[in-house]
Amino acid sequence: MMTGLLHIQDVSMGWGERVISRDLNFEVQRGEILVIMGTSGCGKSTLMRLLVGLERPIKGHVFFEDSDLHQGEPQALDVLRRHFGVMFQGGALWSSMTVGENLLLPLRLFSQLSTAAMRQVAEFKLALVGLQGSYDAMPATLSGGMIKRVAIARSLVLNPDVLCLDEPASGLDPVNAARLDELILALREHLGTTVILVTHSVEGIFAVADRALYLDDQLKTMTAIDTPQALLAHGPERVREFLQRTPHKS
Ligand SMILES: Nc1ncnc2c1ncn2[C@@H]1O[C@H](COP(=O)(O)OP(=O)(O)OP(=O)(O)O)[C@@H](O)[C@H]1O
Repeated sequence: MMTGLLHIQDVSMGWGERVISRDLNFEVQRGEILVIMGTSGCGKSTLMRLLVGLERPIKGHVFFEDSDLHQGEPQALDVLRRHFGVMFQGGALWSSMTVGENLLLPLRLFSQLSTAAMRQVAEFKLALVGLQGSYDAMPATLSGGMIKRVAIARSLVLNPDVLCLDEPASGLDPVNAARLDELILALREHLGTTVILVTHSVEGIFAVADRALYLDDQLKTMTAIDTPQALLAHGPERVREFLQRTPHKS
C-alpha cells in the first residue's frame, strides 16, 4: 500500500552509459516542502525533471499517486503532467508579452475557460504572489525578484498539486531571496501545495524545508533524507559539511 503523493522506486538516472545517480527510493508527502540538495552537477535538476515526467529514468519507477509517470500512453502522461507546476532554472518570461499574457499562456493551452475567466485566474495568481496590479506590465520593467514571482504565479495558474522550483532564488539579493522563502511557505499554507525545491542556499533550506534529500555526487546516490535539523545533527559527514557552510545565496 503506497502512502505519499509521489513515490520514487529504485530509480537510476543518467544518459546512455553514464549514470548520474542510482537506487533512489523516497516518497514525497502531500503538502510537504521537500528540498533536493547536493553539490553542483550531482543531478538535482535532472531529478526534478524526472519527477515531473520530463525525463525518463534509466531504471525504476516514479508514481504520482498510483500512476506510473513513465509507463502510460503519451496522452495519459500529458494529463498527469498537469498536476505539476514547474519553474525552471532562470524562470524566464516571454519578454515580448505582458505579465498577464505570460500567465495566460498555460491557460490558453490547457484550460477550457472563457477569456474573462482566464484573466480573473491570472490576476488572482498575481495577487497571491504579491503582484496585484502588474497584469499589464512588461517584464523588462520589473525587478529580478518580481520576475521570479511572476514565474511562480505562472506555474500556479493550472492549480497544480505539486509546485517544482529549480533554484528560484538564484540571482536574487539576500533580502529578496528571503522574501521568496516566505512566499513559498505562504503558498503551502494557503493552497496546501506540495513543493519540491532545488536550492543551493543553506539558509533557504533551513527556512522552508520540512525535509531535505542529499544527492551525493561521489557515491552517485542519495545518502540522506530527513529534516534539515536532523541532518545537521547526525546526517552523513558530507551532508553535515554541506549544511555547515556559511549560509549564502546562489
Ligand atoms: N540532457 C543531458 N544529456 C547529458 N548529460 C546531461 C544532460 N543534462 C544534464 N547532464 C549532466 O548530468 C549531470 C547532472 O546535471 P544536473 O543539471 O541535473 O545537475 P545539478 O545538480 O542540477 O547541477 P547545478 O547545481 O550545477 O545546476 C551534469 O554532469 C550534467 O552535465
